[in-house]
Amino acid sequence: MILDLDIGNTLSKWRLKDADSSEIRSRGAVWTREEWRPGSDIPDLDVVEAVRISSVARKVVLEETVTLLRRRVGAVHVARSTPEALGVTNGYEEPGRLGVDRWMGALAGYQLAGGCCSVDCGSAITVDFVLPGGRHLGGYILPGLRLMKESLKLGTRNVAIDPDSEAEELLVPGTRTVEAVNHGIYMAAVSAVNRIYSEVCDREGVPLPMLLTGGDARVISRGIQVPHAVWPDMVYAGLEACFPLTAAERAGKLSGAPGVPSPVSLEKIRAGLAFSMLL
Ligand SMILES: Nc1ncnc2c1ncn2[C@@H]1O[C@H](COP(=O)(O)OP(=O)(O)O)[C@@H](O)[C@H]1O
Ligand SMILES: CC(C)(COP(=O)(O)O)[C@@H](O)C(=O)NCCC(=O)O
Ligand SMILES: [K+]
Repeated sequence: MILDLDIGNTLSKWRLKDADSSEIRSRGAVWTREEWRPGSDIPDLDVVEAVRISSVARKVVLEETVTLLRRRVGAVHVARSTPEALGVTNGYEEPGRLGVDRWMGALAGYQLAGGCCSVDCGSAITVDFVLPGGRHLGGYILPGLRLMKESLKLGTRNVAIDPDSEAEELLVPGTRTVEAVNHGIYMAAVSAVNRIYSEVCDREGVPLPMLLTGGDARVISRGIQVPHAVWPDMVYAGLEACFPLTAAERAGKLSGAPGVPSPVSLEKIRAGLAFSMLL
């Protein structure tokens, strides 16, 4: 079995993948922490022959995790942001400083779709762009839904947006504090992603397929106006592409990959931007 870990600032996600069949056997998530309990937080390590890790948590979390795993598992692969990988050139002035989850998402998106806009809706919402040809432009970082809500300190933190809410319900004026806050932060997040996408496609002169991942991807997706796909395993797919271990991975098959959304025309994107400026 292969153990894949995607350690975010809030949640540490894991999944177990069968090295022979490439099937996902189980998955889970725990709050990000320094100490793991194999057999309860993560699967029993006796069945694990290799581990792949993407981590953006504090340094000590990764260090402790790697120390534990190296004692028990033969191969431990830790992803890093590099100046270039798999045909993509990292747009950061200091490539190593780009969050490795963003780098994994951008690499996976490029493998799947060629040029792309990859959006990760977690503790932070990040929006990254890779042009056809592989130039990563850099991107945008804004607080995620939960962080935005907590920053208001209005006592609404424990009332989360229902992930099944429809965008129409979330975009109307709230008539209670919880609702006003939830609708406000939702509007902030989806307007930002919609606008960022249009501005960058306009600037670069190319409509790009958009891919969404992260804990809030499903709910954010409902407020996104352009064609896009939700890809829950996008960060894991970056790990698969960087460290292919199974026959399917070596053949370039990324697990859980959605169909590539066809972007609308550049003319439409530009017309939408022009319209929003007139208002
Ligand atoms: N069951 C859940 N538990 C915690 N957070 C959740 C849950 N469902 C959705 N979320 C949202 O997902 C975010 C965490 O998403 P995730 O992509 O795992 O973030 P990160 O990678 O930063 O840890 C939370 O900030 C919250 O807004
Ligand atoms: C921006 C992030 C905090 C997002 O992390 P997440 O929401 O997935 O926990 C992470 O990618 C990170 O720590 N990045 C380093 C800074 C940068 O990318 O510029
Ligand atoms: K994120």
